[in-house]
Amino acid sequence: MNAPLLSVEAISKRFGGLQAVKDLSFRLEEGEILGLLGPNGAGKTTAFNMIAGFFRPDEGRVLLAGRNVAGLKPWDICKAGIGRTFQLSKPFGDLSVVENLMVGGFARSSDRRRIRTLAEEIAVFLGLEAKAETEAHNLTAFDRRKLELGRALSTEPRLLLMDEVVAGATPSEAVEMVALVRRVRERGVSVLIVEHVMKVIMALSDRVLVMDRGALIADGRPQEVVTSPDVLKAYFGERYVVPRA
Ligand SMILES: Nc1ncnc2c1ncn2[C@@H]1O[C@H](COP(=O)(O)OP(=O)(O)OP(=O)(O)O)[C@@H](O)[C@H]1O
Repeated sequence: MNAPLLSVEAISKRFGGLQAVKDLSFRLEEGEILGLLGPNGAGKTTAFNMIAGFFRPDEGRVLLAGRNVAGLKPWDICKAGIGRTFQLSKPFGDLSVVENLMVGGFARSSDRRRIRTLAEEIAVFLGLEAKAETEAHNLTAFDRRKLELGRALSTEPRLLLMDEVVAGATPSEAVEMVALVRRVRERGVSVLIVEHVMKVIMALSDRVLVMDRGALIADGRPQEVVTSPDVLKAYFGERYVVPRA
């Protein structure tokens, strides 16, 4: 049997006296969209940062298609095939949309023509072709968010880690972003997505993980997970009574 695309094996991270992530294990199969939920401070971003190489796990392994990438630098993890978006999109303001989309291409190639062709294709994919030559600082907040996604795609990842892609978006923008993430998967890129907006997670995810206080408390189909008593307790506290169906 093939190794899963991503296998996270018992990773932990401590900041001083605080155990931010404890013994976290899960798998993500090729082609999957996996949602990661959890209340504030649950350890989601820390887990992301360990997978993407921004933090070295204190313990555990992160296997990408069977290869341990834990502890590699972010640049090398990107080259291995894991891309990420950030909550705050920070494009190069003075560069055009296409130029921003070219930057990541140099992770894979030094062929400027090839990189430009890919950047132009991604601009079309994002629906930003009419703004291809617009400087990024002149984009709307939502277009900047799409550009952030495109910049991650320009590194040609096998797996994309996405952090709160609809934060600050209007309802119609959120619908557009959900459609865009589905099309990311159609490009052959698997997705791990942290998102607070439940509707987005429910619409997108094949499977949902829930973290609370650094640990995984649920892993299953979206509908099962959001009605699980452990998950409801983590979000609403001990006194929450699960409503009858
Ligand atoms: N660099 C750091 N130094 C010290 N403590 C940190 C650091 N990063 C995160 N923490 C702490 O680790 C815990 C987990 O934080 P993390 O940001 O991973 O949670 P989260 O689930 O992403 O939360 P949110 O939904 O609010 O973004 C929190 O208590 C946080 O204060």
